[in-house]
Amino acid sequence: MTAMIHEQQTRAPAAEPKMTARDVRVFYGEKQAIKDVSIDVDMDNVTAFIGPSGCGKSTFLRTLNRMNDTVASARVEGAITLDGEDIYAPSMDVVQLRARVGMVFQKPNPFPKSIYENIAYGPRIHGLAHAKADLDVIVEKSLRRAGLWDEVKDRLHDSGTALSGGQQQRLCIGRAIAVEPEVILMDEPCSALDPIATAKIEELIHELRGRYAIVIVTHNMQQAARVSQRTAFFHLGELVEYGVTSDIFTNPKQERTKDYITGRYG
Ligand SMILES: Nc1ncnc2c1ncn2[C@@H]1O[C@H](COP(=O)(O)OP(=O)(O)OP(=O)(O)O)[C@@H](O)[C@H]1O
Repeated sequence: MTAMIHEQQTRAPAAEPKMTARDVRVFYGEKQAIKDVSIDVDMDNVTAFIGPSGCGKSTFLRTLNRMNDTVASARVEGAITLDGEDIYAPSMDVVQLRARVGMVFQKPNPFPKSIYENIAYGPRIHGLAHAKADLDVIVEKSLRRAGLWDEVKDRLHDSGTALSGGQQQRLCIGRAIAVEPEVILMDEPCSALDPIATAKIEELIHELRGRYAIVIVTHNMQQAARVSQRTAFFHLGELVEYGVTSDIFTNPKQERTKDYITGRYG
């Protein structure tokens, strides 16, 4: 019975999963930050991770492209697949994985290089382009897809770091897109941006939906409601409830979810 409830709680309804996590546990040294989390994410729906500060949203997000490998004390248990393939298998090429499962961080972090180079760097090292003309095509396509082309097409050789914060974040999204990812992970991508830049990123997320599986961590419930079709509520390292975003916000099944979305704690 518990297993059945758990399944209902964590299965995204009626869509083929792109990534699956089963009984994922994450430890920092002795401290357990994630407790037996199982969840599916798919291409058709943007998935939002919400929950109070320190509940493990970022930690869990980082398990999806093995970003926690870079933290010496972190240990991940359980199973995570991408198209059915175990991403923690010893044979998995982590550099390749992080191209397939791209990541956008809280603070825009363009390379201290030109706008063009920010986009061209990844495709070049991944061997996606051999001639300059191919790279030019990828740069334009990626910047268009990131909603930035019109603003930067006349200054592609200016530094990426000279752009506004919102433009820098769209550049980082373009950089992730350039290496043809299947999944894009976003860790509070708007928290350093003003409302107008935030609205542009949210619009962009709508446009990218369906082409990539998108997972976004946000501490902003209105943002989760605006951009996602699936919401996962985390609390104290547990996935408390996962479902259709409008259900989570209007008809949560778990008491803890209800308390959080009504602002009783957070
Ligand atoms: N590198 C680390 N080393 C040790 N503990 C960590 C590390 N990163 C996170 N933690 C701990 O793991 C728990 C989950 O943190 P995490 O950052 O994943 O939560 P979060 O929900 O994303 O929080 P926030 O909304 O504040 O970013 C916290 O108790 C945090 O202190």
